[in-house]
Amino acid sequence: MYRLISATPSPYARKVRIQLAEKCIPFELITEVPWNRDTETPKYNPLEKLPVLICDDGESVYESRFINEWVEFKHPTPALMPKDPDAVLLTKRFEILADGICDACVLVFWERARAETAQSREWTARQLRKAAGGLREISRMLGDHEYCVGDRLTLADIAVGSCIGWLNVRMPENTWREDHPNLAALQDRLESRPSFQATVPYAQVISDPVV
Ligand SMILES: N[C@@H](CCC(=O)N[C@@H](CS(=O)(=O)O)C(=O)NCC(=O)O)C(=O)O
Repeated sequence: MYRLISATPSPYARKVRIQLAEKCIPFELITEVPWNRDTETPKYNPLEKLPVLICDDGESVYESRFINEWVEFKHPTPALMPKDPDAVLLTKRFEILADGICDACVLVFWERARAETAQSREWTARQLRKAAGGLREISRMLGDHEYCVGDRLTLADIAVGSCIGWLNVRMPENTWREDHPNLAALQDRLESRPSFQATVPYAQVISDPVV
């Protein structure tokens, strides 16, 4: 059985958890705090980041977009990546934007973890500008469609849903729901799916110093 190293708030890990659930692939969830000294993550990923999917033969797969692609190759049904090349490229564009928003907001999270006097307002503003720009572009691309790509759930919806669901946890002050009603409607549809209901993110306790 697969094992998945995950963390309770992780939007990246949630993408894999949702994908495995949508495909009814059983796995053992290993919940970690990758910054704590007792983390197992570095044993399976030299980059020391989760999620990591660990196979029965010991092979470890890391980097969430790669894990998603790997799972699509190994377990193609139900397909969460379209067949049409242009639709595949559009799906990947949504994934890149969603992950990029998370990346920028993770940097803000850690900047805010520093002493007030050590925080850079310019750096934080730059990351928030990237997140706002990414959300604006995702909203523009989604328009009034039911799904991000085509007429069914894909990895694009899973990436966007995991990203904006994480914003609720890590940046509750973010006004993305008011700014982008079409994203709010997409999120409400996605969060009604059992795969999303089973993977709602929540904050973790980081006991060891990080910054
Ligand atoms: N690009 C990576 C990002 C993964 C990532 O940043 N994971 C965090 C945990 S979380 O932010 O997803 O909760 C991590 O392991 N960080 C540890 C570290 O950066 O050393 C992916 O998509 O898998």
